[in-house]
Amino acid sequence: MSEPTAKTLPSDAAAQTLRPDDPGPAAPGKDPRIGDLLKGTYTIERLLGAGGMGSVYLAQHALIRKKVAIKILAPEYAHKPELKERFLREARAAAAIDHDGVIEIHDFGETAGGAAFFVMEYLEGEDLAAVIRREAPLPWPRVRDIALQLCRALQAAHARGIVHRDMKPGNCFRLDRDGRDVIKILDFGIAKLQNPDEGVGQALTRTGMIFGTPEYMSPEQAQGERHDHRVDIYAVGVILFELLTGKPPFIADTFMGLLNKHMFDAPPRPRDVAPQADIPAAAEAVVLKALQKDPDLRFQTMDELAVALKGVDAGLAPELVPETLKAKPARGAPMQFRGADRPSRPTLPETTAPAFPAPFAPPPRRRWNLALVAGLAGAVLAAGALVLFTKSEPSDSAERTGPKEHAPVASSPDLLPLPPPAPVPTPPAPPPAPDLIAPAFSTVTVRIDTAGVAAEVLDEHGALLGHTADPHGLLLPRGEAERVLRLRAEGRAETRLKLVPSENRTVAVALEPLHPGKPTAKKGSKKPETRAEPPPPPAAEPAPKPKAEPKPTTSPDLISPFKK
Ligand SMILES: Nc1ncnc2c1ncn2[C@@H]1O[C@H](COP(=O)(O)OP(=O)(O)OP(=O)(O)O)[C@@H](O)[C@H]1O
Repeated sequence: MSEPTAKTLPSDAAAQTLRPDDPGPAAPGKDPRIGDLLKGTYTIERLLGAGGMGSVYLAQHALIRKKVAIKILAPEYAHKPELKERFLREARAAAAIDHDGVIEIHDFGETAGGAAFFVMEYLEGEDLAAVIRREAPLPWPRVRDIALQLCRALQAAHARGIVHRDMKPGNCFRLDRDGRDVIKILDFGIAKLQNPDEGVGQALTRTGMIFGTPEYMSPEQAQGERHDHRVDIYAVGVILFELLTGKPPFIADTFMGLLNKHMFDAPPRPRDVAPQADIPAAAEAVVLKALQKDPDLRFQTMDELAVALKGVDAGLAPELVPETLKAKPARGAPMQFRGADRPSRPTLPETTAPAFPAPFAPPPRRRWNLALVAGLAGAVLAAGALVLFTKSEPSDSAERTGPKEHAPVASSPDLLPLPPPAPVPTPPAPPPAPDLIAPAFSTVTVRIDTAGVAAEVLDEHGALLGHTADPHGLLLPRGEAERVLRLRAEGRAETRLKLVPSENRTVAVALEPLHPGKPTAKKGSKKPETRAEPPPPPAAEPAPKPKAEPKPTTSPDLISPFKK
């Protein structure tokens, strides 16, 4: 089978997702839909762009004059029920997530000609691919804020059993809100819904079918194997890599070449790719952990990734488990991933230098196996795989210098000298259920109203969880056990807040001034009462006098590479 090559792509092709029967670019000339009135309500004004399944138009709500974006299924698909269903699934998936970080869906219907459409919020901005082209490498604080928004939105999707499966910069829209990046995730066209009644879902998840965009495709997805929400974690790792360095970790001239690299090659270190970019060592470790080949060795949830991103500024780096990558195998044989237990961490002398002073050392041999026992082309043939992507790599890829081949490693012994941190429970990742159903990780949003006083929110161990000023609130793993949050603000006594994160809630907490004589609260503002919805109301109490600051630990995987 001859491989499709990048030469077959349009010269300006950004990373695009291909689906079966892609209609290709829209015909030139005036678009006959301009001026149409859909559902007697939406007047189509102009074409915003065309994608794999249809075209997106700017339209105006006739009554309230609000701008909206309408995606209309390409006419050639109108009478293909499976494609129509898939198209509407995109709308349903995004609507089901109902999160600020995900495109909002307002309405849906059919044109007079029978083409399905759905109406979404109109986003005035640009996608992250444009930001990367123009500005990358981006500075770490900006990357962190963008990535945290992606984590929140995807955690909300995963909590509802929805896996995006096509995360890429082109599907992340950036809005500029007073100079701040606000990110919305688009295009749930190949998302997997948890509901098995979604018949198309089954068709979309047969073993051997490959979906997504090669640059951002996890090894297990590239392999056409069953996969779960952790493919989104891998893809966010690729996006982070690109934001930080300006380049994706893997570049190849052919699609198969790209997939091969995702499956068999260790990613280069971001700081080698962009030495000028001042990437924190701990940020590099976060990216590499997200890019581990074995999904069991990645962050297991978007929340876990978010915790690691927040830990970077505190000098915390995640543990990277060495991966021994097998040589590219001969074609034809069956292919599978096999993860193994994490190796126990050796305890090294305390005198070890700070993390990442030297390149990653070769991994200990055969600590675990990543057994990939066949060439992709052979395996794809053997599995009868239907490859549902084909256009992706910009045609300039051949001119770009690919990253150097690196030793197949993903670990630094310098990260290992600390004694194992106290175990802190992280949400367990259920094993992938049959047919790729995402485990329902559950989180709650807690908003803490401190009457305008900006405070940091720390966990019991002193790890930063967020800020009370964050309009999104704090995302905590849902649970019935009481948590203690520490609120810290300048000029205020540290206050402990006890709550059970069993449901979304807003809590009002008065942060007492350190010097009670000096009024710092706004004049006339009443001392807020602790306000919590049942069950058990949280209790706020002044913290005991701070003792020696405990070593921040946020997850068993986060250990400080830096000596304090
Ligand atoms: N809600 C929206 N507001 C503004 N522009 C949008 C909106 N949704 C999509 N677009 C723009 O419309 C164009 C087509 O989007 P669409 O999702 O159909 O395809 P795509 O993501 O470019 O391609 P593919 O889905 O094949 O990867 C893109 O340029 C996208 O940025």
